[in-house]
Parts: sequence; C-alpha cells; structure tokens
Amino acid sequence: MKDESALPPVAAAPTPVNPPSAPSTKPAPPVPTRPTSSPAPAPAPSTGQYNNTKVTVLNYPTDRLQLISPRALVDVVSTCLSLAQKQPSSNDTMTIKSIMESFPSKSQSELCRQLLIQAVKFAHQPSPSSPPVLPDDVKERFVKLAEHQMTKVEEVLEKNLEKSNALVKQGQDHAAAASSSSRPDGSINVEKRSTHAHAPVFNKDGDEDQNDFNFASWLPSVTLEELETEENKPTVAGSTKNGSLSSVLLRSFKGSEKRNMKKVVASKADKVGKKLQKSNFAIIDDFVTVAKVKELRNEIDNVEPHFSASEIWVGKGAGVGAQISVPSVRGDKVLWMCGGHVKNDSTLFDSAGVQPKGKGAIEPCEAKVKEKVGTTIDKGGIRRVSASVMGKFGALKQAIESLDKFVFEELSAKDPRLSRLSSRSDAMLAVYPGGGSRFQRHIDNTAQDGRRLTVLLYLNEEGWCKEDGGLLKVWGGKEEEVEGRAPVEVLPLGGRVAMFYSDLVPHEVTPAHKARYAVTVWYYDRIERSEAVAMGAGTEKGEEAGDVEAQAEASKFIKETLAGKGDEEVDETVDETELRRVGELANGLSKKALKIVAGICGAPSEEYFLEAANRMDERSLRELRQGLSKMGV
Ligand SMILES: O=C(O)CCC(=O)C(=O)O
Ligand SMILES: [Fe+2]
Repeated sequence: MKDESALPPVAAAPTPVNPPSAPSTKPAPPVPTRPTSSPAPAPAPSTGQYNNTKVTVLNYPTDRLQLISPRALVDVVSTCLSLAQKQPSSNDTMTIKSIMESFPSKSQSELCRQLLIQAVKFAHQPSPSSPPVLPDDVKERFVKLAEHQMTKVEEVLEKNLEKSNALVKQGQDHAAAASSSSRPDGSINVEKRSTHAHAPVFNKDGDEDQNDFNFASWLPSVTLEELETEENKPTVAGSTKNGSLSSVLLRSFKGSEKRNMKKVVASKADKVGKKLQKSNFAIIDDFVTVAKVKELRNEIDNVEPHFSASEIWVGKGAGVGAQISVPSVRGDKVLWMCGGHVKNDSTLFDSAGVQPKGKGAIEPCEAKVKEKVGTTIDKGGIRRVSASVMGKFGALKQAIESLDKFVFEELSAKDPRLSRLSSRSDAMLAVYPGGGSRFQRHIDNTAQDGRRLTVLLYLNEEGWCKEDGGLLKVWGGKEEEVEGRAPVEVLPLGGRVAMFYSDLVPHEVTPAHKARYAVTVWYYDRIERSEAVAMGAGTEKGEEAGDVEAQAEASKFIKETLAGKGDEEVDETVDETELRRVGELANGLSKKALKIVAGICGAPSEEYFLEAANRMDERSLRELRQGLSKMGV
C-alpha cells in the first residue's frame, strides 16, 4: 500500500490570486485525558449498548469514547495488546464486542475490530508449557500498523467534519432554493460511467475507499484445503453420476430419471444456498468437465486478439475521476459477450442499449469485434442466429445457459438474498496474461448498480497450483462475526465455479504468473437493477453525452501533457515550451474535463489545478508525471 506521500503532487502549491478552498491543516480532534491512577467511576450508560464493567477495560468513560480520537484508538489498541498477552477467553471476545458497540461509526469500529482480532490471534502461541507471549517483532508490526491506521482515522475524521459542515451548508442552501432531483451525493450514476457497469472505484493510489481499512496484505490467509476439515468449507461437488452439473442442467430426462435428477440438482442448489448464506461465497467444483473446459478455451483462444485492457474508476470519489486502465490495480484483459440470456426482462439492456431478444446466440458485444469475428446482426437490430454464429461460441452459450438455469431456477429459491434475481449482465471473458497481473482487493458492486451475485467459471488447464498465483482471495464470513475474517484462497481450477454476493464480498486476484482464464456473469436483483437503470435513463441525454466527451477530453489532455514518456525512474527533461503548453491546454479544458483531470491528479479543486497548471515548474511536472506513471497512466 502506498502512503499519501507517494501520490502525484500538485505542482508546487502556488498561491492563487483568489485562493480556492485548499485543505487547511485542522487542529487535531480533542484528545480525552486518560485517568492514570484510580479509574473514574463508570458513568451511567448513555446509549445502553455497552456493559459498564467491560468498557472500564479501556479506562474511558463511554461518553468520551463517542468523541473517539486517534489517541483514544491507540489506547484501545494498547488494551487489546495487553489482552493478547494471555490466552483469550470468551470473556475477552465479549469485551471486544462491547468495545466495538461503543464506537460511534462503523469504519472506526471496523478498524478496532480488526486490530483486536489480530491481537487475539497472535496470542495463540502453540506452546503448552509456557504462557503465550506476543513476539516482539509481531508487536512492533502491530503497533506500526495501528499507527498507520491512526493517521487514516484522523483523515477520515477530518473528512467527516468537512462533509458534515458541507451538509449543514447544503441544508441551508436547500431550504432557500427549490429542491433538486439530482442524487444526494452528487455522484455520477454508474450507468453513465461505462457501457458495462463493472468498474470498481479506487482512489488515486489504487487503494479501496479510504473508509475501508485495508488489512488485505496483513491478514493471514486460509486455503480451501485447510478449510476442508471444518464443517464450514464452502465447496460443493459439481459432478453427479449422470455427468457434470452443467450437462445435467441442460439435458432433458424422462420418467423416474427426471424425478431423480430434479432431486439431485435441487439438493446441490440447497447446499450452495446454505454455503452462500453462511460464508457469503460458495464454490462448485467440476461444474463443467475438463473436456468442456478445453472446448471453451478453444472458442476463447480464437477471439483473444480482440481482448482489451480492463478499466477501473480512478479519482477522488464516484463523481470526480475517470474510468481508465491501471494495470497495477487491475491487469486483466477482457472481452464482453452479448446474448444468450434465458430471461427476457424488461429492465435488461445489453451494452448497446438494446433489449436482448430471448434466447439468442452469444457473440462479442462490440460492433468492430463482431465484424472481425464474423458474427452478424441484421439491420433491424434483432439478432439472427445462424448456425455458423451458434457454432462459434456454442460451448460458451451452453455453459452460461446452465449457469443461468442453476441460478434462476434453483438457487434463487434457496437463498432470500437471491430471491429477486431476474436478469444478468453480459458475460465477461477475462484473461490475466501472467507476469504478475492481478486485480487488487475490491467489492464488485459498491454503487447499487443492481448486481447481487457474481458467478465465475474458471477455464484453466489442469494442474494449476499455488505457485502459479492468480488465486481468488475471498473475504467471506458474516459482518457481525468477530472471527472468520481471514481470507480464503481459491485456486482457479478449470471447471470450478466461484460465486459470491457482489455487493458484500471483498475479493482480489493475486498476481498471476501464468495466463489465467475465466468467464464471469453478474446476476441482478430486480428492484435494485430497475432503480439503477431508471436513474441512468432519467438523466438528460445531453448531459450524458457531455460526460463521455469530457472523459475523452481529459484523457487527451493527460496523454498530451502529463503522461510523460513512460519510465518513471529516468529524469525526463522538460523544456519551457512543454511547461507553457500544460497551462495553455488546461485553460482550454471544459469545466467537466477539468474536474476529471483535477480528480486524477489529486488537486483539491479545479481552480487549484488550473492555477497550478499555469505556474507549472519543471520539477512539479516531472513529479506529476512520475506519480501518474506509477498509477500506470
Ligand atoms: O477472476 C476472478 O477470480 C475474479 C475477478 C474479479 O474480481 C472481477 O472481475 O471483478
Ligand atoms: Fe471482482
């Protein structure tokens, strides 16, 4: 994880003529004074959410905890460290829970929860004779981590303060002005960001949302195999005595065999539904056979030249930034495939805004690729399914059809979170080409775009092993569970299906050292999806087009002025003309494009960026370029 100092700087902080609202260094939030000798008598509970005796572990009256400051958090951490010096008991777990309940906001309490879990975990020293001790190096690492996170907490607190001030102001403005129909957070609807609503939001440095404290690189992982011994293993066998689950779902049986197969499929769905509800994710092994994986790979290999770099949303927030390719965050190449939907849902549109007509063939979504691959659409826009088109992606069509059947007809009845699944996204073929390509930890749907279930079918050759990398790391488990947060590592074995709740489950793809293939579909919750589509449809057409134009304008500006020549280590020379050009081009940017560029560069405002661009000096431009090149821009 990079720290803030590694971010692209904004050129040598100029003093603007009319100073825009640059962030001021706020005084640290009030630090509660900690009683040293005899603890203050426990105050009467103000929230009723905590237990007096347990909260005194912190030596803080609870009302002060509500004023949580980084300092108070450090004390919480010290407390948990001392708790960790001994074998934790269930009482300690209760203490942890009650501490958590005393925290005012989820992200802070999540931070503490994670710290406490780690402390308790490290207390488990497998030495029966000597009492468990926290090793010094672990303690040091732990404290360092805590300190690092404290800085983040401070930032979050500052931001929250700014936000609440802004909200108060907004409230006042609103009272005076007529009500507006725009989204309350001012964010750009996900529908407008991309034809394919699949771009997780990252900050400039590739981290997740700053409110989510990322312990990804720190928490020890558990492999699927290690879980096999426990009753909560997420794996269900996908083979049946009549063949793979996929083939059984597609075949029609007669008489008693039909009844039997119905039972078998229902029981598999029941198991998968239970796993999902327990762990938020589930695995089906051998959903398709090895032979089928080979067929699928042949079809995909034929179109691999048409794959293009995937994109993520980079910037300060949902509304400021751009959807660009950042290989260090997400290194796969993708090809979107349309058609083959078993459901004909009124809220479903493909990437071209066309309503898919029933059960068509599957073909690339992009017109240019369609042309090259030789699939066709007739002039009226309705897909004609010729035998040759069917044949090109026949195995893919079947695989997806069987997934659709399993999810819509079986699984959705077994899990209340999936009861309103009614349509799915286009299918995304993805290859991580090896060489360390990865996808950093993210949650697929953080913008209520409707996606509820992510389903991946891995298409790798036999023998994929841990050393090949490309593991899917999943943070399953229920939110309220203190334990069970260690990520589970899943090998992308050919024929294996991995599924998880798109809106809840953090996951990542670890660096892959070999080409790694998968097809992914996302299943939509009917109501959330129709709301998301309505939001998209409800926006002004002109505005939408404007966003696309602004994106293109911003990209062009970045390429021409800030993208540098590629090598961040080399001291690139910058001449006067180049420096002037940054300012000139920045002055010519539209307001929207300027907002995007400022977001990417981490400038506090558009005005600030413009000012900086006009006073750009050699060092600043070089640093800015280096920063952007670190992001892969
Ligand atoms: O391929 C995988 O295992 C996961 C990929 C992923 O997270 C995504 O495409 O959103
Ligand atoms: Fe994902």
